[in-house]
Amino acid sequence: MIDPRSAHELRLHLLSSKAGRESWRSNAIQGRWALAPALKRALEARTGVRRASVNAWTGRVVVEFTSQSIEAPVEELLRESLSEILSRGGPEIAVDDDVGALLRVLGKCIEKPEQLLPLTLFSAVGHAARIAQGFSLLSTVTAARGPGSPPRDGVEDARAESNPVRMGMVTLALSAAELFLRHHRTQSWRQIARSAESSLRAQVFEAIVAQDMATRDKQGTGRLIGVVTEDVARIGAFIERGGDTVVSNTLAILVAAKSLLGSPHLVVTAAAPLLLVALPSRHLERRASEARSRRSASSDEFHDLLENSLAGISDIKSHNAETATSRRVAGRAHDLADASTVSARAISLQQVVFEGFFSASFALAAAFGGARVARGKASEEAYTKALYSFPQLVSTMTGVQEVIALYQNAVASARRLLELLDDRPTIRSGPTRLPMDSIRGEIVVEGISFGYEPSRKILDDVSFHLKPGQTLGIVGPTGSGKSTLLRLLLRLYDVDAGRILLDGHDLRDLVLSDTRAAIAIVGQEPYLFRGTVRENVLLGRPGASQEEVRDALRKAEALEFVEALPDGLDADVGERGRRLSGGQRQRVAIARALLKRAPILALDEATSHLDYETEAAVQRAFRDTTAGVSMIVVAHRLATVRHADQIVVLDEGRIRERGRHDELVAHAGLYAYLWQLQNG
Ligand SMILES: Nc1ncnc2c1ncn2[C@@H]1O[C@H](COP(=O)(O)OP(=O)(O)OP(=O)(O)O)[C@@H](O)[C@H]1O
Repeated sequence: MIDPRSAHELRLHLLSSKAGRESWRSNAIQGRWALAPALKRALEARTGVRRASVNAWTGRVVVEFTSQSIEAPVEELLRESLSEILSRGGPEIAVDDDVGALLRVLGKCIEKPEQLLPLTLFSAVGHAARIAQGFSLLSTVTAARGPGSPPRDGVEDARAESNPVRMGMVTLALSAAELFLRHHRTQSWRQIARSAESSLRAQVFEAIVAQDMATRDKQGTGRLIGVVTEDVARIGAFIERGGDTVVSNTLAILVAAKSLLGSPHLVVTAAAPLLLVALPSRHLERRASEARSRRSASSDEFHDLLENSLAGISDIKSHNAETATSRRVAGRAHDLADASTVSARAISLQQVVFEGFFSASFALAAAFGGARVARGKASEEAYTKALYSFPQLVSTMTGVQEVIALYQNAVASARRLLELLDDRPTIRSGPTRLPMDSIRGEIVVEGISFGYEPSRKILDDVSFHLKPGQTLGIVGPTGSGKSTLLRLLLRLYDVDAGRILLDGHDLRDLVLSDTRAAIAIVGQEPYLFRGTVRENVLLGRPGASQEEVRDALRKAEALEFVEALPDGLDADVGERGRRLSGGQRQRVAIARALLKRAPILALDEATSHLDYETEAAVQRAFRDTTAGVSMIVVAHRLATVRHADQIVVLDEGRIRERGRHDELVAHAGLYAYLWQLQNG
C-alpha cells in the first residue's frame, strides 16, 4: 500500500507531451542519485515503454513509449514506480550526500525552477555590466594620461581630450545599466527566496502536524521553532544570494584569469602559496561544521526554555521565580551568543586564512613581476593590467568564501529540515470509510495493552463494550491510564496489543479522519486558540450558522457569560484562552464538541472546573441533547458518572471493577471506597 504522505509528496508536473514522448518532473527524484537508475529500470520494464531517462539533478523524467501498447498513462506508471521504490526504502532513497540533501529541499520549495536559468543569465548580464564598468573606468583613467608623447598637431590634441570624455559617458551609461539590472536582479532572487521560504514553512508545519504523537513527545518545541524559522531562513538566504554570488564570482574569475594569463610568470609565482591553502582547509572546515552544530543545539535549547517560560509565566510569578527564570534564560542566551561567536569565528578564520594566502600570493607576484619589468623582461602594460586584476580576484575570493558559508549553512539546515519532511508517521489512514450519517457509535475494546515506552505498560489487557447510545464512565486513581484510553480511541497512538473496534471495524482499518470526525472530545485542559469565542466554537463544525453556535453555547451553559463579554461572541479569548476562567474555557470547549454533532462524545474531566450547580445543568443538557449519542465520560468526581450505563474502574492500567453505580457501591471495592470518601 502506498503511504499517503509519500504519495502526497509525489508531485508530478508535466513539462511537455507529444506523440510517444512525455517529459515530467518530480521533486521526489531530485538529489536521489541512487533512485534514478532504479526508476529508469522500473519504467523500462513496463509494457509499451521504449526508453526512459531520469535526471537526479533536475528531477526530470523523459519517457518514450509506443502509444498503442503502453499499459497505462505515463503519469500513472511514473507514480506507481516511484511509490513502489519509495515505499521499499533502502539505499535508493537515502540522502547520501550534502548536495543531494540540499537539492531535495530546494526541489520541494522552489515552485518554478524553470525561472532559475533565465534569472541566472540575467544575473550574468548584470555582473558583466559591472565588470565592463570597472574596465571602462580604467580606460578613462588611461585615456586621461594621454598617449605619453607630446602632441604633434591640434587633431591629436583633440583626440586625447575627447577620449576621456567619451569613456566617461560610456562609464556613466554602464553604471546606469548596472544599477537598473542590479535592482531587478536582487528583487527577482529575493522574490524567489521569500516564496520558497513560505512554501517550505507551510510544508514543515504540515509535516509537524502529521507527526506521530510519540515522535512529538520526544521533541522540544524550541527545536521545531528553530527549524521552521532559522533553518528555513538559511535556505532562503542561500537561494537569495547563493546563485547570484556564484554567477558574479565566476565571471570575475574568468575576466581576472584572462588578464593574468597574459603574464604566465606571475600566475606561476602566485599559484605556489595558493596551493598551500588546501592544507589547512579540511581541518578548518571540520571546525566550522562542529561549531555550527553546537550553535544549532544551543539555539534549540534557548528557544525551548523561552517557550516554556513564557507559557508558564503566571506560575513563575506566583512562585516568585522571575529572577531565577530570568537568570536561566540569560544563561542560555549567553550560551547561544558564545556558540554563535565561536561559529562566526571559525568561519572568519577560514576566510582570513584563505585571504592571507591570497595576499601573500599577491605580494609575491607583485615583487616578482616588478623585478621582471625592471629587468626589461616584461612589459609595464601587462604588469599593470595583471596587478589591477589581482585585488579584484581577492575580493572575488571573499565572495567565494561567502558562498561556501551560505552553502554549508544551507546543507546543515537542509538535513534538519529533511529529518522532519521525510518522517513517515506510523499512524496511517486505513482504507475503510465510515458512512458519517449512519454511524451507530458502538465501541468494542478487546484486550488492549499499551505503553508510551516499550518498557512500561500503561494499559494492560483492558476490555469493554460500549453499546450505541449508551454512556460509559471511566474512573480510577490519577495516573491509572484513563486519558490514555481516550487517546487510543482517537488513534493519537496505536495499541501495542489487542484492538479497538468502532462499529465493528478495527480503528487501524478506518480512514483516520473519519474516526476523528466520529468522535467529539473535550479534553482535560481544553485548548482554545487565539481568536474570538465564535471562531473557537466553530472549530467543531466550520460553516455552522450563528443560531447553531448560540444554541451550542446555551446548552453548554456558556451563552450567558459570553453575551456579558464586551464583544460578546466576537470577544477575543486571548492566547490559549487565557482571558477566560478555567470553567469558562471548559464550557466553550463543550459548546464546540456539541456543535460537532458527532455520534460519540468523549469527555475527559470536561466539567471538573465547574461548580456543582453549573455541572448539573451541563449534565442535564448532555442528557437532553445527546440522546442516541454514545458517551465516554472520564471523571474523578464519581457523581459525574453515577447515571452511566456502565462504569469501569481502572487501577494501574488494569480494570479492577465494572458495573453500574449501585452494583459497584454494593460491591464494597475501590469504587465504593472512593464514593464514600467523596460523599461521606
Ligand atoms: N506523552 C506521554 N509520554 C510518556 N508517558 C506518559 C505520557 N502521557 C501520560 N504518560 C504516563 O501515562 C500514565 C497514565 O497517564 P494518563 O494521563 O492516562 O492518566 P490518567 O488516569 O488520565 O490520570 P489523571 O487522572 O491524573 O488525569 C501516567 O503515569 C503518565 O505519566
